[in-house]
Amino acid sequence: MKQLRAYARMHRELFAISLKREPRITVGTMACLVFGAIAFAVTGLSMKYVVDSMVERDATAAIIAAFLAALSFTLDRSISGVYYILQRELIDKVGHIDLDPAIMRAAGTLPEVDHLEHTEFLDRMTALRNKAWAVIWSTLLVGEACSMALRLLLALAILGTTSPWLLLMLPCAAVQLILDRRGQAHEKQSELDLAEDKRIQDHLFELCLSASAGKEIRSTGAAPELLERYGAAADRARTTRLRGQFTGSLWRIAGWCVFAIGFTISIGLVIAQVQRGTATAGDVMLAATIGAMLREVVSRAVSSAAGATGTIRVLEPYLWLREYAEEHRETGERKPAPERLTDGIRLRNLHFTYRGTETPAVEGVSVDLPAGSVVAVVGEYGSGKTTLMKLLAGLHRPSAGAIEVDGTDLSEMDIESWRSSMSATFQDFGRYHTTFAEAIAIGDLRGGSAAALDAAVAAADADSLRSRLPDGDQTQLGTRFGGVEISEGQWQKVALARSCMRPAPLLFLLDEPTASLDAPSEQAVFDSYMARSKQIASATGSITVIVSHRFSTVAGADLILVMKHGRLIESGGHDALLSAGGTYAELYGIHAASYS
Ligand SMILES: Nc1ncnc2c1ncn2[C@@H]1O[C@H](COP(=O)(O)OP(=O)(O)OP(=O)(O)O)[C@@H](O)[C@H]1O
Repeated sequence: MKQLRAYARMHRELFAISLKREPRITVGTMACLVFGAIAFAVTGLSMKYVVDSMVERDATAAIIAAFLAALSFTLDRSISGVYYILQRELIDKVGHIDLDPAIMRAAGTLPEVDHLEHTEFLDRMTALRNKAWAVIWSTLLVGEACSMALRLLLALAILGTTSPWLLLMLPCAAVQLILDRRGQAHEKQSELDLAEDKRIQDHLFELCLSASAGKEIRSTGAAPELLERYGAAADRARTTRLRGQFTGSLWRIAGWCVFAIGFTISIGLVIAQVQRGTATAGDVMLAATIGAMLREVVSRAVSSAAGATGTIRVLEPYLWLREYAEEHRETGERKPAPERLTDGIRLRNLHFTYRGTETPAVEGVSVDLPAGSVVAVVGEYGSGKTTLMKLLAGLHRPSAGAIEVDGTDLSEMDIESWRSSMSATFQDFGRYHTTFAEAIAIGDLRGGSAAALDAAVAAADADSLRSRLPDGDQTQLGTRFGGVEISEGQWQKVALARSCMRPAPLLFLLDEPTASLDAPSEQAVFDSYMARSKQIASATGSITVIVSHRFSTVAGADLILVMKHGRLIESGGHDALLSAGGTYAELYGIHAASYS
C-alpha cells in the first residue's frame, strides 16, 4: 500500500514536471485520451439516432446523426495516431532532456559512493541506465489505462441504461480476451520450442558456407548427412510451428464463439424488448456498435494497465534512487574547509565496514597526520589502504570514530568545500574520452589555466606523452569517438596530471599513483611528487598521503603507516621503523632483496 502511494505520488510529480516543461504537448496528450473516449461514446449514440430518425422518417436528423457518427469514428481513429506522436515527443523531451540528467545528478552528486559500489545498488543503477524514457512512459501508460477505463465505464453506462442484459457482453468480451491470450501463448511457446531446430539449421548452414569447416566436409564426405539433418530440422520446426498456430487458432475461435454467443443473446434480448415496445430499433444499433467495440476497449485497457505495471522494474529503482538521494543529501548548517592547515588531520578510533559485509575494512585506526607532512600508507593487499583514502576524501562515512581536520569533525564540514580543497587520484581512475587538455583540466574546472595545465603535465611526468600525441593538447583520447588509444600507464599519467591541476590542495591523496608505470617513470613521478608536496606544504600546511606497494618509493615520507587486516600496526619514520625490526622492516627487506 505504501509502495502504491509512492508510485501515485511519483506519477503526479512526473505529470507536473511534464506539464511545466511541455504544457502544450502534455495537455494535447491528455486531450487525445479524453476526446478519444468521448468520440467512442458519440459514435455509438449517433448510430442509435441514425436508426431512430429513419424509423421516424426524419431524413435530416438521420443524415446529421450519420455525419456525427462518421466524424466521431474518424476522430477516434485519427486521435490515436496524434496521441502516439505526442507521446513520443513527451518521452523525448521530458525523458531524455529532464529525467536522464535528473538521474545522473541524483547518482553522480551524492556525497558518498556506496550506491556505486554495493551490488544491490548497482543492479538498480544498471536498470536505470538510459531508461528515463520508461519512467515518463509509465506515467503516460497510467493515463492511457485511465482513459481506457473511462471508455469502459461509458460503454457499460450506455449498454446498462439501454438494457441490463447488454452487460452480459462484458464478461463475454473478457473471456474472449483470456482465450485469445491463451492462443497467443501457444504460438509463442511453439516459437520457443522450435528455436533449437532453428539454431541447428543456422549452424549447419554456417558450416557449409565456412572455409575452415568446408575443407573437412569435403574430405569426410559429410555433406549429404549434413543436408539430411538440415532437412529434418527444418521439417521439425515447420511441424512445431504449424501445431502451435493450429492450437492457438482453436483457442481464438473458441474465444470468438463465446463472444459471438454473448453478443447474439444480448442483442436478441434487446430485439425482444423492441417487440415489447420497451426499446427502440436505435437501441439495437447502439448495442451492436458499442458491443462490437467493447472487446477492443477491454483489450486496450488490459494491455495499458499491464504495460504500466511492467514498467515497475524501472520505476522501483527510480523511486529508490530519489529516496536514497534525499536521505543522503547533506542538510543543516555546515562548516567550510579551512583556508590552510595548522595542526593537521587526526584519525580518532576510525572504523569502517562496507555495506553487506561483516568484517571491518578499517578498524580502530588512531593517528595524527601533521600539517605539512608527506604520509605513506603501506600494507599487504586488502589491508584497508584504499578504504582509508576514501574515508579521508569523505567518500564513505566512518561507521565509528572520526576524522578531524584542524579540530573540525569531517562529518560537520561542508563536503563540497572539503572536496574543492583537496585533490585525489585513485587506483580505479577515470578514463575521459575527450581531448588530452580537457581530460586533465577537468581536475580543476574553476582555476584551470594554460600555465596550470603545463605544470600539472610536468608534475605527472607526462611531457613525453604530450609531445607524442598527433594533435598535441587537442588530441582526442580513446577510440570511442575516433581518437587515439593510449596505454594503461599513459591513462594513469593523464589521471595523475589531472590530480595536479589544483595548485595547492590541503589534502593530496595518491592511491597507488604509479601502479601502471614502469620503474623509471615511477621513480620520476615519486621524486616530482615529493618535491611538489614539500613545496605546497610550506604554503598551505598541505598533507600528501601516498599509498604504495613499493617500499623504495616511500622511504622519503615523513610518516609511514603500516596497515594489516584493516588495523594500523606500525607508524613512524623510515629509519625508526627499520630499527624497530617489525613488519615494515621485514617487508622492506623482502622488497629490497627482490629489486636488488
Ligand atoms: N566496495 C567494497 N565492498 C565491500 N568490500 C570491500 C569494498 N572495497 C573493499 N572491500 C574490502 O575491504 C577490505 C579492504 O580493502 P581495500 O581496498 O581498502 O584494501 P587495500 O589495502 O587498498 O587493497 P589493495 O592493496 O589490493 O588495493 C578488503 O577486504 C576488501 O575486500
